[in-house]
Amino acid sequence: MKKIILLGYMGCGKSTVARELSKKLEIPFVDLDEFIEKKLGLSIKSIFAEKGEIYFRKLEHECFVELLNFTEPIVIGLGGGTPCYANNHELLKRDDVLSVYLKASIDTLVGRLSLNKNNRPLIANKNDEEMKEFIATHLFERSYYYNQAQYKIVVDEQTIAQTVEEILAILT
Ligand SMILES: Nc1ncnc2c1ncn2[C@@H]1O[C@H](COP(=O)(O)OP(=O)(O)OP(=O)(O)O)[C@@H](O)[C@H]1O
Ligand SMILES: O=C(O)C1=C[C@@H](O)[C@@H](O)[C@H](O)C1
Ligand SMILES: [Mg+2]
Repeated sequence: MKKIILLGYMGCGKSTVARELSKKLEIPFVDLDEFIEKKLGLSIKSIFAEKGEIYFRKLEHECFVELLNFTEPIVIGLGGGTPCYANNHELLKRDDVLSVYLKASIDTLVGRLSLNKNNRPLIANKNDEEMKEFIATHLFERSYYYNQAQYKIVVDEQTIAQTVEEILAILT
């Protein structure tokens, strides 16, 4: 079985969908952000604060490659920015992976992220209005990279279960 990679902007549902998908497929789920946090013994927030974003992006690339080299099937939930740095988007096209972009609209993302932004250093200190502006610009800049995924699912009107079913349908 190919490794399954979920990608998309912060809050699009990568971790939530990946967790459910891994249960259905009975294969492990590895969240890249959590993998990095365990490796360094530091939260993503602390890595950004203490070592800076460039350091984080290099580490993120190394950890992504390390996960791709696992021999067993896994579901990988990427960080929101992973495809946009270090040519990681090229890795989404490999034959041994199935990559899926979970595409959420600006309004969906603002709605979800405003409730839970403290551990997301890029948006932690923005109010709702600033966040909307930031996400709109950021999504525009990032969409080229996200669209390098092999498949795309628009998640705005979907339940988590529906998104999981769509991915299972791609696999069959
Ligand atoms: N289809 C959905 N419908 C409603 N809420 C959802 C849906 N998918 C995810 N959520 C909610 O949106 C929030 C963000 O989801 P999640 O943490 O999985 O996103 P993420 O893409 O992993 O974000 P990050 O890149 O910051 O880790 C969670 O509170 C989750 O419960
Ligand atoms: O969108 C981003 O650039 C990020 C998303 C998160 O998953 C973390 O990887 C980190 O906060 C950076
Ligand atoms: Mg996540």
